[in-house]
Amino acid sequence: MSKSEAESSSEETPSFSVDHARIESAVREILAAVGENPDREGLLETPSRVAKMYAELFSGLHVDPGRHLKKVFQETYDELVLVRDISFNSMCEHHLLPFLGVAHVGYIPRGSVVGLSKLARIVEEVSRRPQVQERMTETIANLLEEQLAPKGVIVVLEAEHSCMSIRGIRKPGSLTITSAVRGLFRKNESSRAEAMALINGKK
Ligand SMILES: Nc1nc2c(ncn2[C@@H]2O[C@H](COP(=O)(O)OP(=O)(O)OP(=O)(O)O)[C@@H](O)[C@H]2O)c(=O)[nH]1
Ligand SMILES: [Zn+2]
Repeated sequence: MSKSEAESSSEETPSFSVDHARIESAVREILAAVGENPDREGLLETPSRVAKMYAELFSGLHVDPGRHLKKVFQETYDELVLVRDISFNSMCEHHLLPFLGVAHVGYIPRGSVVGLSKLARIVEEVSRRPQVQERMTETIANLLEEQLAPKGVIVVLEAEHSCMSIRGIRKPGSLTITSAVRGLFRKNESSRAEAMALINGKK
């Protein structure tokens, strides 16, 4: 594979390598701090499992999701394209607990369209970072706007935050909904209403 092919590959190797040993020693510390014995049999492999888990859950910190939107197809279609119910799980940066839900990603093309799977790929990659839901929503909208220069972008995320379900206020089932709209969807109420109706039409 040539250098340029490698650079454009969807499977590019991240330049940053997660420090597994550091996570492992931190996890041992946490176990000791809560009064557990990190050397008991059941916990022996836990630090290395957690290190691998964090490397996976935070893998989106070290890649550029915008690369998935570089390959476009010239099309004259200039109506709404919407992929809804893209499942994701991300990590709340306040408690390092997951928030899980679905993303709905729509745009109105301006002369070119992108492969539908790429919309799910950017959701997937952006989700793999510690963050708040608002920023995740904006990040996805900004990527589409910057890479495709479309006529409009709409991104809606619906998620349950486990930091609100299993601890603290303990309200399982509560849903947080965030949206980011750009271009036509921001200016034109009927375009926004059409997209929202399609997003909500499933219920
Ligand atoms: N805006 C926003 N808040 C979030 C998100 N994820 C978690 N939070 C909130 O972050 C806040 C952190 O509040 P703090 O008062 O600093 O921390 P805390 O004492 O653990 O808060 P409680 O959850 O109320 O017990 C909480 O209200 C969480 O519900 C998110 O994606 N967006
Ligand atoms: Zn939280």
